[in-house]
Amino acid sequence: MTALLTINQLSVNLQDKSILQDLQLTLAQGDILGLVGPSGCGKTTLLNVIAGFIEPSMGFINIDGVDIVSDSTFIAAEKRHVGMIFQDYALFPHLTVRENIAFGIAKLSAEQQAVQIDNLLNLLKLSEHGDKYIHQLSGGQQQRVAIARALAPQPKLLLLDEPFSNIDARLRTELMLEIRQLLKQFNTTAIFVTHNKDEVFTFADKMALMSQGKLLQLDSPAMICQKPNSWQVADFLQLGSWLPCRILDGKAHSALGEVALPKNTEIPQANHHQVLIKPQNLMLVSDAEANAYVEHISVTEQGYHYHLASISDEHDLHFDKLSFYSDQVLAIKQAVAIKVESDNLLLFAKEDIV
Ligand SMILES: Nc1ncnc2c1ncn2[C@@H]1O[C@H](COP(=O)(O)OP(=O)(O)OP(=O)(O)O)[C@@H](O)[C@H]1O
Repeated sequence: MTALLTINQLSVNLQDKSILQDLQLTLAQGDILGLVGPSGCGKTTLLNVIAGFIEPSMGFINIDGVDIVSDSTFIAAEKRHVGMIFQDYALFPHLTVRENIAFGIAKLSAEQQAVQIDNLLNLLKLSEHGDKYIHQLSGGQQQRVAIARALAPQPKLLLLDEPFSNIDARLRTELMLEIRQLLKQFNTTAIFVTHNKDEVFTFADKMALMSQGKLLQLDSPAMICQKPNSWQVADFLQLGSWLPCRILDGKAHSALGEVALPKNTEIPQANHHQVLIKPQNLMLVSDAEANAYVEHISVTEQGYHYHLASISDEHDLHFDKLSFYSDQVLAIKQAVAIKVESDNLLLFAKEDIV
């Protein structure tokens, strides 16, 4: 499969501050990438660099075989064939829906414009709204106009910065699936920024996780959730909670007893280690000595959600936010005996959570 987008060794400094560092990324034609990461990690900056609004201090960007950024090249934003949809859509309030969509295809004849606009209005279920002004539309309809306007010039790459954050939660999934289908129909390659990992599952084929200007992992969302490559990835995606452990003779000892690790588990070089525990890995046992107590309780669709803290006074094994769901009613401070029920746990180095 040929790459539609290739980014290599991309670094960005803004006002003497390093914002992106040595980033590499490749997308095939038609890939939809969900870009996630903590606030301020550089997601919007990356979109702006790809779109051509920010000049990187170093690096290479190639779109569909054309170098748009290299040592000797910097192609201007309007010549990159990249469409961008901003969080607030940035639609023109003084223009109608049709006029907004026509904005990027002014070079076409009036007839060609009309055909293309009719086609997009039809695909985006906006046919009845072509002559309306933006303020006469709902948030979801405005979102569709923004998509239509961005798609009209047939960009090679579409960038969307938190496109769904202003949409009513009930409509969001429906709209995301509709737009995904549309992008697939056009075979458009797209990168969208979100704070919501569930949106990545609904909308994207791939997920990239950034932290502090670096790309930590890029893969299918399922693979990242199955095999996060660092504790930062697992922690940001809230894939479970953390059980500190001590590694002795290849075995993990925790405040809940010995924990089985899969055969051939690599032990990361670190002073301290921790195991990623999914709530379903924990079981209440009735005939054992208490090893934890209930620190916090909330009620959720999956039953009571408890945060458990360790009873052990061994400092390096202490935990206080082990997530556990149960239908059983427990009281705050109640002591419980908990067992780890899995032989397929992931082991990570333990660092301060940033
Ligand atoms: N023009 C600028 N000059 C200097 N620093 C900037 C500029 N634009 C962004 N930054 C800084 O770059 C860093 C990354 O910002 P960016 O907006 O790319 O992050 P983000 O991951 O999109 O954040 P959020 O999720 O909160 O939108 C932040 O520390 C921000 O303060």
